[in-house]
Amino acid sequence: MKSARLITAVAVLAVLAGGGVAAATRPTPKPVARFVTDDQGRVLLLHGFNTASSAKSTPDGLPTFTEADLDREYRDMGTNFVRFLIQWRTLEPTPGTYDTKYLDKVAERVAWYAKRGYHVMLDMHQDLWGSDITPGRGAGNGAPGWATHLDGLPVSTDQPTWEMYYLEPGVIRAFDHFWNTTGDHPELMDHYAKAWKAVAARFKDDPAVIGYDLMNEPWGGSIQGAQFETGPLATLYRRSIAEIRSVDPDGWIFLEPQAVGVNWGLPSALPHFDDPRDGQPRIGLAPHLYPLPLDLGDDYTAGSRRWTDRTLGWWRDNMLRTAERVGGPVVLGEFGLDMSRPGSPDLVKRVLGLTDQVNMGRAYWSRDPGPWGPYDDKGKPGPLVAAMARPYPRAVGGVPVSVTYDEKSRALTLVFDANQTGPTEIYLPARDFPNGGQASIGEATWDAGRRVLTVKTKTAGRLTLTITPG
Ligand SMILES: CN(C)c1ccc(C(=O)NC[C@H]2N[C@H](CO)[C@@H](O)[C@@H]2O)cc1
Repeated sequence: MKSARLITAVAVLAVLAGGGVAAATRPTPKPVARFVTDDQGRVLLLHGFNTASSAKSTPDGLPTFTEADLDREYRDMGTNFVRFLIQWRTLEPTPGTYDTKYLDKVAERVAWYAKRGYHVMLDMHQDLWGSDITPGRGAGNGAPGWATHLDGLPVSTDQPTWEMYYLEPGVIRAFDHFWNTTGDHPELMDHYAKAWKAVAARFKDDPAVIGYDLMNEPWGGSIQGAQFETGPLATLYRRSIAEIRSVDPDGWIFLEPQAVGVNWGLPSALPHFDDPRDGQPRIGLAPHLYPLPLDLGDDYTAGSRRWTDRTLGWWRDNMLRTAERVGGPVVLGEFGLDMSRPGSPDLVKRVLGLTDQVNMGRAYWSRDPGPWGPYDDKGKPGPLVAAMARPYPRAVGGVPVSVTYDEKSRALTLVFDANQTGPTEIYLPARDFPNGGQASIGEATWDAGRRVLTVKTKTAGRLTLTITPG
């Protein structure tokens, strides 16, 4: 019965998304054409985690995550990227004042990543507006109390699932005030944009911080869909871009489409945003991916697997189309599921292969211990560790065209347009590459400590580099 309901729901989604006829008749979008680059100009391909949901529950708004945890993460999975959660309520405890001690503590953790060659995207995280009004998402999450106006409308405490709190009258009113839909609190979006200015002023010269993810999973309250994304959400993004650029001319600014519908594969109406910086724009897209069949509680098996795969194709094509409009790279900010369920490791590998193919960065949700994470609450590794311990190019001396990993032959193939910006670095996990790797072209050196194969190529132009076990 559940599967029948599920398939009906996804069939409806197919009609809504045009996933049937429309997608088949629309031109296939081009892969990502713009990239985050390092100080040599090499393209960075980002592979990592969200760290961490626990930041929503701690008094100091920081994840319960240690430097030793990061060492283990690298040792086990070779990641190079983190979507690091920060909280508006902790950053701006009273209107216009910023907690510099909090920023110091964030900077301390960013330094852990910097020391290990990681790249950091700071995520201003909210779920359900803020922990002053919604239970179960931790005490330190989202908007500050002074920015929360319910007008006496209720927020129940007994919703059966956490996402249903988004429909509570008080939560919708809080968002409606923030988006100035009510017209009563035009100051709130400006506070948020200036909070970003404070963050950017602090991290603009930090080489590990590649940029800023402006708002986690935006919810329009009474305004939804294209009206929301082209209306108040675009207004917030434009104001935040202006404030960030007033102090940081170079940090990447990542924009999320609305979560509802788009997380599942529906199109986004997010418009283009001008970047006032000198030189090429640095505005990217940071969508999330949670396929509807799995969101509805089914496993990545049988019929739900086939439907999920279809929705993954819609999501890919719709996000590439949106990225063409936004004009920048795509970093998949979140994907994840209960790894104890049948089929889950296959879904993770499917998403990793999809993002490889179209040059998207990705951050798994999340690094927290537990059934969704890489380790359980006693630190025992689960199936996610093997799935995330995947060979990938960390940095490319050219413009990537595609990355493909064949698990059977253990061959990683990178097609790229070499441009002499520097050598290409490939992470090789111990399981499939116990003795490192060999390169089909160029001159390769193996760093056994970091498990990185560095390949120097002398020619420019389209190259195919295949790495196989040494
Ligand atoms: C109704 N709305 C607005 C809604 C519903 C469901 C999600 C969601 O599942 N999100 C997926 C994951 N992302 C957050 C953290 O960003 C996690 O708590 C969710 O599991 C988001 C929004």
